[in-house]
Amino acid sequence: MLALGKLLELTLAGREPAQKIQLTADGVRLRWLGEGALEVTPPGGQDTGLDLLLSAGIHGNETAPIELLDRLLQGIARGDIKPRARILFLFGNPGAMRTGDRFVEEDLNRLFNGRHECSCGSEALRACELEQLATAFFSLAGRTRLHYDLHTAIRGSKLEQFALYPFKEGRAPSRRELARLRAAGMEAVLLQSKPSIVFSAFTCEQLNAEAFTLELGKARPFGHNAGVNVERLEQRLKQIIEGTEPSLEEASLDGLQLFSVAREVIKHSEAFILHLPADVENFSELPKGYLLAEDAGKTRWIIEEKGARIIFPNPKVKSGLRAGIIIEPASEALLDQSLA
Ligand SMILES: O=C(O)CCC(=O)N[C@@H](CCC(=O)O)C(=O)O
Ligand SMILES: [Zn+2]
Repeated sequence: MLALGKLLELTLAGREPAQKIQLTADGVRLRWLGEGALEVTPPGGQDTGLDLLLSAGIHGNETAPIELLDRLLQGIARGDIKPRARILFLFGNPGAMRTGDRFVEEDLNRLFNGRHECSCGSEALRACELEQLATAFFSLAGRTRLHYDLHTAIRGSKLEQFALYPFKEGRAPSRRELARLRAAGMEAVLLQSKPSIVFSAFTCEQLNAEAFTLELGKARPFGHNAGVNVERLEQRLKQIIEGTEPSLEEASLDGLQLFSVAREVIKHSEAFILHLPADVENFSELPKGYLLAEDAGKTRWIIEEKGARIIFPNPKVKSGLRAGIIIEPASEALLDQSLA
């Protein structure tokens, strides 16, 4: 296998490859772009016109998605997977991946869309670098742009695999993309309702990519991901990469639950208290009238929405950041119905 296929190994060791460009026997070009970053270019004449950005390790302890990208890249470097799309593989936070932590100094996934300019640590520099890599990758005109930013969650989840679909002014969520996600095993999609500072929101808002954060299960250390079943996603990604994906014309949304954001719970001070047991799972229902959280200045978060559920509850985040999202069921009528 080509040495550049071992991007994960190189990244974890903090090593630079001796050769920055390598070609497979079929003429697929692998190009190392910097720490944790590798571009794949199919041979001339094979390219279907898709630019696919696959990122993982934005949170260093979320290892199942990192292992998934490692398998795909090794498959390409061995010649087993024959790409017909341009691909950018990104391991987001190498420092945190090496220590097995969510982040080193601050949460990388709260530093995009320019937010890194207000900060100066290693993650702020990395967010700026990732924005530049993604911008250069998605700079070719007339191509289809798709980004999956792969994560696993801190808690268990009643719906194990789900996507978060960034908000973009003037654009209705694409039914076609949701059908593709359903076929890839996602059980739910959360439609965001305002701009955000996460990586997928950057590529969606600034670079016009169809972009998603995908949550694939519970975060565990390297080598302990037998409980995270990514088979359907892996299979679909191979098909997307090789240009052999079954038509999405007939694809259905059956079984895919849609949610929208009712409210984001923002922690304002160290007095913030979340009234949820530590083992409450994502998508747990919250009854009307339930006192979810309290903060300084007599702020109280009381559930008013019918069918409300909670995701990503985390009272330990820094003040000013999201400490949970209250979500509610959404209707298919919100979607752009076109399958083109
Ligand atoms: O389990 C948790 O509390 C967080 C899991 C995670 O890292 N989720 C992403 C979601 C990004 C998005 O909103 O699209 C994050 O919080 O960064
Ligand atoms: Zn994450």
